[in-house]
Amino acid sequence: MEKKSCMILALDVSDREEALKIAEDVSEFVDAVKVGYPLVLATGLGIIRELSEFAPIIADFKVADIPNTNRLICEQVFEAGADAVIVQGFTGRDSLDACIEVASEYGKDVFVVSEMSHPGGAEFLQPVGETIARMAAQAGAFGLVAPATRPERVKAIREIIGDKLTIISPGVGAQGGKASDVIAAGADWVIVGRSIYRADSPREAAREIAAEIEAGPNG
Ligand SMILES: O=C1C[C@H](C(=O)O)N([C@@H]2O[C@H](COP(=O)(O)O)[C@@H](O)[C@H]2O)C(=O)N1
Repeated sequence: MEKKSCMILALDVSDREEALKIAEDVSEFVDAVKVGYPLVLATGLGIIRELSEFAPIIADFKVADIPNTNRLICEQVFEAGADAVIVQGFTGRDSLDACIEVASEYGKDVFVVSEMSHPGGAEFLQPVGETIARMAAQAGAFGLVAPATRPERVKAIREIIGDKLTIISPGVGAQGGKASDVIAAGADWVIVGRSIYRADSPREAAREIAAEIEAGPNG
């Protein structure tokens, strides 16, 4: 994933035509598109390959099962054309290893959720987020998901992993996080969904957020 805008579009729409149009319209301002259950359950797995025309695709399936099932899921994800997959880390090292083994077979990447951005993310995941981050680094994951709603957590996790892992950070805009703040805190990319795809002009919204990132937190 080439770092240009430091922004990933979370394309959580449920209509194929709308998804393809938004992806095309904002492709100039995003470095990747994250596709999750809302779009795939509505349109089918084929949307991944269709969208890959516009940008690298991160499949956000929060993979969280036993090792064998994780392997089977990741095989389908990469066969469908995804460039990366998001998996949960709380299921433990063996389940994570299974995902990373498949990814390495396909030459693709694994992002591990260390902590989540919503209020409930502080209940069970945040207390173990740093442990999960360390495990992900030891297991050879490509990157982590860490909350843009809590830049101080991103900073703490970055201090633990150094530059070894890439950090992608959701929670910008609709959840209250500020893109330039979390990039300054140590995230490599921000993930932005509703602030872009619900905008009257998704392209203009993406351009504005990319400009904010470019200008920095005091810009
Ligand atoms: O902790 C996490 C994990 C998860 C993820 O990125 O893995 N996300 C996803 O990031 C996007 C934010 O969308 P919007 O709020 O900009 O519309 C959605 O697709 C969420 O499912 C989070 O929001 N927080």
